[in-house]
Amino acid sequence: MEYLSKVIDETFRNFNPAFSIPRMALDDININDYIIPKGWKVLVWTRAVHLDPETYVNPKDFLPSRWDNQKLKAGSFLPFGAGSRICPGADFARLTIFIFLHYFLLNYKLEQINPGGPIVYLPYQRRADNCLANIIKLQPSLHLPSPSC
Ligand code: HEM
Repeated sequence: MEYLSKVIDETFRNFNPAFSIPRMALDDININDYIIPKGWKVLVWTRAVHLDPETYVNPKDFLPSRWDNQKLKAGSFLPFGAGSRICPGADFARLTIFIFLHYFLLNYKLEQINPGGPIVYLPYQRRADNCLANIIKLQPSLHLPSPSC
């Protein structure tokens, strides 16, 4: 269970569903000597944040174990945004994904159709065939109640 949580965070880091977070400057603002004039709109490019090698060693590698002792600076992990507009559904979304994956992985086996196939990098890193796979239902396990319960 602890490991699954790391798999989910690593998936969000690599394949963030929200590719950017929009904001508007309410005043003229200076960020690293760039002036953003009042009223201008800005996109926080989460992919660049999540693949920053200064925060994440070998950022393109899918490594759930990187979350074992990961100490994050504020703003370096933004799958649900940040600040006062942070996604209010974050905990619900994470819990739903967690429960789904838990039962899915216990009860189904995935067989990749093109293992080792080519990888594409835009708009995010993924197998060119989107990891096409056969999904095989396993024998009923002790983890689910039988229909007679
Ligand atoms: C994997 C699932 C989800 C992802 C990746 C996601 C991501 C995000 C992101 C990046 C934002 C913008 C935050 C910001 O501007 O700082 C956002 C806003 C929002 N999300 Fe989600 N979200 C998810 C699921 C959900 C769910 C399940 C709900 C509701 C049950 C939800 C409701 C909202 C709402 C209402 C906002 C607007 C908040 C505001 O502007 O004040 N989201 N979400």
